[in-house]
Amino acid sequence: MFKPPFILSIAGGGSTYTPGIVKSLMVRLEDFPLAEIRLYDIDGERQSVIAPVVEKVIRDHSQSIKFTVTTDPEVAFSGAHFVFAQMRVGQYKMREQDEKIPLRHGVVGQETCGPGGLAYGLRTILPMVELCDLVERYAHQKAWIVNYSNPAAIVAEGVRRLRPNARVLNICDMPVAAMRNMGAILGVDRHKLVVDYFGLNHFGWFTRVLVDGEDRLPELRRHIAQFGLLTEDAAQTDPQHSDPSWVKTWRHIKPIMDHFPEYLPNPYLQYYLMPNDIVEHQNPDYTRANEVMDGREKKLFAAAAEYKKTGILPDAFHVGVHGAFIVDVACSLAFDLRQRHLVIVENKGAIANLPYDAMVEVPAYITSEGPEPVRMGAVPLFHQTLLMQQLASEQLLVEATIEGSYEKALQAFTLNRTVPTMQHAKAILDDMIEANRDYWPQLQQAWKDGEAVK
Ligand SMILES: NC(=O)c1ccc[n+]([C@@H]2O[C@H](COP(=O)([O-])OP(=O)(O)OC[C@H]3O[C@@H](n4cnc5c(N)ncnc54)[C@H](O)[C@@H]3O)[C@@H](O)[C@H]2O)c1
Ligand SMILES: O=P(O)(O)OC[C@H]1O[C@H](O[C@H]2[C@H](O)[C@@H](O)[C@@H](O)O[C@@H]2CO)[C@H](O)[C@@H](O)[C@@H]1O
Ligand SMILES: [Mn+2]
Repeated sequence: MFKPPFILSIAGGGSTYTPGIVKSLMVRLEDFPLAEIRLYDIDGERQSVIAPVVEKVIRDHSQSIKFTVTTDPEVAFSGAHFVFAQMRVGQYKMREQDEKIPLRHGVVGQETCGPGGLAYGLRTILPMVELCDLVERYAHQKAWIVNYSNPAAIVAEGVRRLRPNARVLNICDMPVAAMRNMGAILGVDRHKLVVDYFGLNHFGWFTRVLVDGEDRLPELRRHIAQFGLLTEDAAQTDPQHSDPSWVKTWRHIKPIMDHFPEYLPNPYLQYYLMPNDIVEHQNPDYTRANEVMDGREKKLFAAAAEYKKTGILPDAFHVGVHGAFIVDVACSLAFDLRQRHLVIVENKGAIANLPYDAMVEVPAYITSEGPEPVRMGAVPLFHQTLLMQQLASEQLLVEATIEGSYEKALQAFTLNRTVPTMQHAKAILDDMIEANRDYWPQLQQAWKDGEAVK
């Protein structure tokens, strides 16, 4: 392995999460020493708004760390040891389409779940593969990409198929956020929780929550039966989670566990298990993308403008589990700490009754050569069946992207639990093809009017 201090590049440097992640890096400099931070984005203008805020965060902690802002991949990745990826291909304007198009057809409109997630996947797989190639070309031979770019399940499967040897670790902060709330309910720091969990990204269940060897899930069940997975101080722990949509999401753990109390679900299961309820309460003219643009993005951009004008940076971004988690994972990769974290990995038998090569989310020990998944055993038929259907939907979407197949895209949409009929699937897919014409690969039909297309 390489020795610190490290060169770290952030792909998607213009992200609203960049200042928070860099702040998390700054408070952990002793654990994860840095020589240079580089921001890389294909949208130089957006990145140039965020960059001065990031530079201020760095300079408040260190005068010696070199700071580079670029749209040139060679500058961004040459000799880099770590790349944190957080690209939103198509930005918020396409997230808005992902959410609003399905809703127009009475189907869940969500960033990573249902048709919206599939559409986002079709946009992101190839740019993510391109990122892997750029890192392979320019970065240190042993560099790690730690990837947050969504939809993480589909991105992970796409990269597994197209670049099986890439050193990419796909992660999600949702289980960690759930553990933060569990810790708050139990009155225990989240780092003290040791959990068992099985599933796919944004589609899984906690089966045990150990504190000093004792399973505290029974206590959590009692709390959830009253309040969901929400704590009174949720707003203080993470201001974003005081947004109405997040409060509702944490509350929805209750109805799910009222029906299936054994395991504690990932909050994203609300979209698959109670889609009608979700659609009924979603405003088709104002979705989460609008909430984020009017909230997180606006606040950060306003702070950047204020800082430029006055030299004073208002409190405008949140440093929470999102930044802390990626730094924890990077430390474990860098120093072979073998810490146990929930990550997205190739199954290889960890979930005994799911395919060997499925990209699953389970606990794993993070070594300098990557994750070593922990065996979760065989899962019950109910969960296995839900998982297999979701896995098939996501795998068909990846195949549709690779082969440019309209039929496989339609199968992916039809198989998704959020989509009631094949007619809904086709209507949504056709609208999405139109909306994504600048982003998606061409999808060719193998059959038209009952005839095979030559
Ligand atoms: N895995 C997780 O649990 C998790 C958690 C939070 C956010 N995310 C993801 O992090 C990403 C950033 O979220 P955000 O809300 O800050 O979005 P954002 O739009 O503010 O930032 C994303 C940035 O990525 C850039 N980008 C797009 N395509 C690119 C490419 N090919 N190369 C380099 N940069 C590119 C955009 O120009 C933009 O500046 C999204 O993919 C989001 O879904 C994931
Ligand atoms: O709607 P957004 O853009 O606010 O969030 C979408 C992301 O939600 C999850 O991440 C949360 C995380 O759970 C929470 O603790 C905190 O850090 O905020 C994050 C953003 O709200 C989810 O895991 C991501 O995949 C989504 O992109
Ligand atoms: Mn996630």
